Formats: sequence, structure tokens, C-alpha cells
Amino acid sequence: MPKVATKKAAAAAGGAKKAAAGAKKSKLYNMPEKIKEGTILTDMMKGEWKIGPSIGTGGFGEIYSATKPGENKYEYVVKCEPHDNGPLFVEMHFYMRNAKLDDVRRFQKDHGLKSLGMPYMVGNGSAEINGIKHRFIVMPRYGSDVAKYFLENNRRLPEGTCYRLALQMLDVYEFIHGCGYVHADLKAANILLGYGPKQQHQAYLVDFGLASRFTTKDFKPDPKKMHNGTIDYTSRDAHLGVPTMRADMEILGYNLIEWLGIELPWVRDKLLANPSKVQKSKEEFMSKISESLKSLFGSAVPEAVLEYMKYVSKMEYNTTPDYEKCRKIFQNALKALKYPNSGDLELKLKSRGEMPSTSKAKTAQTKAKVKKSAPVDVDDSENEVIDASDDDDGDVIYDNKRPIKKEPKTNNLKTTKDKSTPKVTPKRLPKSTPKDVLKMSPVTLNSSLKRKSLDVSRSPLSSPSPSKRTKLNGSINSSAKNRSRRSPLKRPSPSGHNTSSTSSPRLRSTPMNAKASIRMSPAISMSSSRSDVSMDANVIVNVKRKKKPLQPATEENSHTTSSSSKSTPLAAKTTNSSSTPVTRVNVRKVGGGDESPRTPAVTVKKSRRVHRSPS
Ligand SMILES: Nc1ncnc2c1ncn2[C@@H]1O[C@H](COP(=O)(O)OP(=O)(O)OP(=O)(O)O)[C@@H](O)[C@H]1O
Repeated sequence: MPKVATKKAAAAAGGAKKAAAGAKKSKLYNMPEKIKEGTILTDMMKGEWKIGPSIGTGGFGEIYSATKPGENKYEYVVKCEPHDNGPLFVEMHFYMRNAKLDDVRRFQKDHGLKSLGMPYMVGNGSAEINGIKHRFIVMPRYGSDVAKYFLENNRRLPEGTCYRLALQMLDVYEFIHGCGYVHADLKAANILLGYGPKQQHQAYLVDFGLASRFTTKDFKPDPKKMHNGTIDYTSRDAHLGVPTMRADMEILGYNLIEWLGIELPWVRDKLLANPSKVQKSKEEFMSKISESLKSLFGSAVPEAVLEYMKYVSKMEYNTTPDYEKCRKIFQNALKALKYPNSGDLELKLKSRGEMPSTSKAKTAQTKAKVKKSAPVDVDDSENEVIDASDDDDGDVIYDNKRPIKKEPKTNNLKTTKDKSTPKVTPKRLPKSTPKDVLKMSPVTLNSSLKRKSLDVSRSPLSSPSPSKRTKLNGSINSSAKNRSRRSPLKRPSPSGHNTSSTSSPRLRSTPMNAKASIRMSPAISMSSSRSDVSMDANVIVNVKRKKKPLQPATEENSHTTSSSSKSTPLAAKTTNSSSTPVTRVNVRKVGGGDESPRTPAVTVKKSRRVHRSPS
């Protein structure tokens, strides 16, 4: 499936080196150049990595199998993106600060865990590929993603496996939260099984491209980060742009419901094109969680889901999760099912994994769906600002003040003539043409995004395949920096949403006079022989918007219960799609139909020219 991405003229076709330099100024991301099999990349510690076949394409980069030269095991992967791209930058620095093998091992030891689904980085560096500077990280290789099985099973997983995955992800959350970060994008597509036959008992949470420091002080909605995540599972706090630990827990809960074969209300009601409506639907859902679950599962609400979601719904934005309590919930559920919490994870549905209760619930939901066919909603919405710029690592502020080695400026790339490696000539990505760009008016289009409305763009036949993507601008940690300056804002009430703005035409209805660019991405190249290949399909909508004045927040129904937010003198309305002061909206989105949802967007920030403190 091809990608769809925005692009600006500055980054237009060709001019490799020039384009790379220009990309620094542009708002666009480039797709990575293909790396030839057999290429040797040298990381900043002078470790060498031989590139094998591509095994997956993410929203922003490509993932290759890799091996140490002289070995032929390909038990690593290299994730590579153009140097200017934000997500890999974020991910790399998350790993550098928090997740080296020693950190992971220490956590395992401290918590008595035989294994932990936390990836780690074994190397990183920069390399010029076809004259364009790229960043790469090297990680252990994992196996198939859980989304593959979820889809093969007609959108469900065995119940016992759902609880085992929840338990494993809670461990990973505990690790990440312990580092002061949230993951913010847990989903089946980001959960990978271990690699190899003896590793099937453990699942790994990958993709730290949205990881950020969480908030425990004031609850301050951040319009620039609103709706970050994968819209299906984005937490209520993330809809407001606030990274919290309870948000991660909520995301897990939504996934769990879906893994059990139940369509989430905002998916069922086809609201995904409108983040504000999704947000409102989630607010309602969580505000009366027992009733909500009953309406989804019928009389067969799994006890563990009810208990877990009740717990999450009561968490404060600054609560550190009670991981042990949550673990107990799922351990008890496994006991009740007589389902072992050990051995290979069972991902294909078979008699033991089929749970009568959720089957019943799914049947009930299907019947209900026949009755209720919600109209497709392509209304206006606030999406989010993608704002990142990440050129030189040395310009980054590090919260924890740990020094980070600067990458060497050498070109760390050579190609071997290793006969053991089969020769594959990577497909070149077709160049884009101006007519691929769909222009939309920034004033009239409220950056709404709809899977189906954009489906046509994803057909490889219907579009050429440009190799450019949006670039994110901004500064890392600026939100932290600004925290002290901003007044805490209250979570607005669902009733405060204006979800049916009439001032903005719908995306589908105004394609030609709007200013956002929607482009096809290159055909995604994957090694077809592999069963654990994964890919991302994306649509990027990039809209510049006028600033609008802040309006007072409504007080009712806020699920943010902080004393600070309650006492806020300057509460501001933040979720009303027509009032949020977003200057630029940029959404990357996601396959439709049966695909697993992809991370739609990222907000990445970075401050420049700030000296790091020595450790
Ligand atoms: N360590 C790994 N081992 C094996 N496969 C991997 C590994 N990391 C990633 N992949 C594969 O590549 C796919 C994309 O990876 P990842 O999600 O990290 O990329 P991304 O560009 O951040 O994607 P997105 O942001 O769109 O979710 C994964 O779904 C997975 O199938």
C-alpha cells in the first residue's frame, strides 16, 4: 500500500543534497532513500552493521534486517530515516537516555522478571545515502506484529492472550514511566513477538517516535500536541495534548477492548475523521464506564476489562499507575480462564482461545450494528500541529542532562561484496509530479481527515509515488520550558465541543481550493517472502490555520481533577474544534478497511543552540 504525504515545493523532486539541505527549512519529511543490501553502516561507536532485506516500512522510515559483518544471522534491524525527520530523532534519544541493554536488564533484575518486552538500542549513527544524510538506529530484531494475527482472526485475539499481552505491556509501561516518559502509541501494530521459535512467549512494544516526558504538575492542554497518537486509541489526555501516565493506561484499555473483538464506539460510529468527535465520544465513554462497557459487550463484560477500565477512569492525570493492582486484575482473569501465563503467546484463535463471552458480545455488537448504520462523518476537526525540526543532535536540550555523543560527520557507509548476501536491487521510488498535490484552503478546511475519503489516494494505480513527506518543525522540550509560563488549563467538558462546525467545508467537498497538500507516497517495498512484514499507509494533511483567541473553558464534566486546574484563574477552552488556536495542522493518517491503524501524527519539538549541561 502506498503512502500519502504532503510536500512543499522546497523539497520537491530531485536535487538530492540540495533537497536535504533545503529540507531543514521546509516543513516536510522525506522518505528515506533505499539502502542497498550488503551496505555496511558504521555507527558512532564504530560498530559495523551489514544491511539485509527490508522487513517493514513505518510511517516515517524503513526497517531493514541487519547483521554484524562476518555473521549471517540478521538478528538486528536498522531503522533509517532522513536526518531531518523527527520521529526517529525522538525515538533515538529516548533509547539513548533510557533504554540501553543494561537499563533493561537492571529493571528485569529489580522486578524479578525473566523477560521484558522493552526494546533497546545497540547502535546509532548517521550515513549519507545517495547524497542525503540519514539517521539510523540499530535494535534487536523482533518477529511478527500482533496486528497481523488480530486481522487474520477477523479482528480479535484469544482472550487469554489479550490478558497476557496486557500484563506484558504493563511491565513495559512500568519501565517507561519509571524513566519519566510515556509511550503514547500502544497498538497491535506496535507490539512485536520475539524473533525466533524460542522467543514467542514475549511481546515487545516498539516505536518510541511519540514518546515524551509525562506531566505530573499542572495539567496544561497544549494545542500543538492535541490528538497526538493513533486516533482510534488516543487517550483523552492526549486529545488535549497532555502526556500522562493514565493516558498510556487508557490506550491499553481501548486496545484490550478491541483485541477482545469489540469495535470501539468511535470506530463503530465512524468518527475517526474528526478527532474532536472522537475525543467527545471517549469522554462520554469513560465518564460512565460500566454502562459503556455493558452497551458494548452486552451481559458478557469481561470482569477484568470492567475492573481495569474502572480503575483507569478514576485515575487522576498525575497518578502513578498501580501496576501491581492492574497486574492482579489480569492474573486473576487468567486464573479464572485456567489459562497459563507462560509459554508461547497464542495468537491464532482456536478452541481454548475462543472465549464464549466475547464471542457472544461480538455477535450482539454485530446485530446492533446492522440496526445502526452511522453515516460517514467527514466533518471539520482540529487535528494537530506537527512541529519538529531535528538537524543537529548537539542542539537538543536534555531534561536529564545526560551527555550524548555527537555523531561523527563521516560518511559511515560502504557496500560489501559479500557473496553470502543475496543481491537485491532496491526499487527506486518514482519521482513526484506537481499534479499529485491536492491543494486545500487553510481557511476553509479544518484539517479533517477521513480514512475512506482518502482511500483513493492510497491506490498504487491511482497515483504516482513521491518520496517526500512533511517535515515537523519546532523545539523539543519547549512545552516543558513554557510550562512555568503558562496558566494551567482545565479539561473542557464534552458539552463544550463544537463538533459540527458549519463554517468549514468538508474535506471531500473542497479538495481543489484548499491549501493542504496530499501526496502519494512511494510504493512500499517489502520483502514478500517474509510473513512478519509490516507496513504503514499514511495520509498527511497539512493545513495552516489562523490563530483564534482562547475562549473560557466550560467547567463541567472535566475528568481532570487536579487542584491546580481547579484553581486556575485563566482556564481556556481547548477542545472546541472551532476555537483552538492552532496555527498549523498536520495529520498523518492511516490505512482504512481492515488495516491496523497507524500512528497518524507526531508533534516533535526541539530547541536550538542551547548548551547542554555536562553530567
Ligand atoms: N525491531 C524490529 N524488529 C522487527 N520488525 C520491526 C522492528 N521494529 C519495527 N519493525 C517493523 O516495522 C514496522 C514499522 O516500525 P515502527 O512502527 O517502529 O515504524 P514507524 O515509522 O515509527 O511507524 P509508525 O509511526 O507509522 O507506527 C513495525 O510495525 C514492525 O513490523
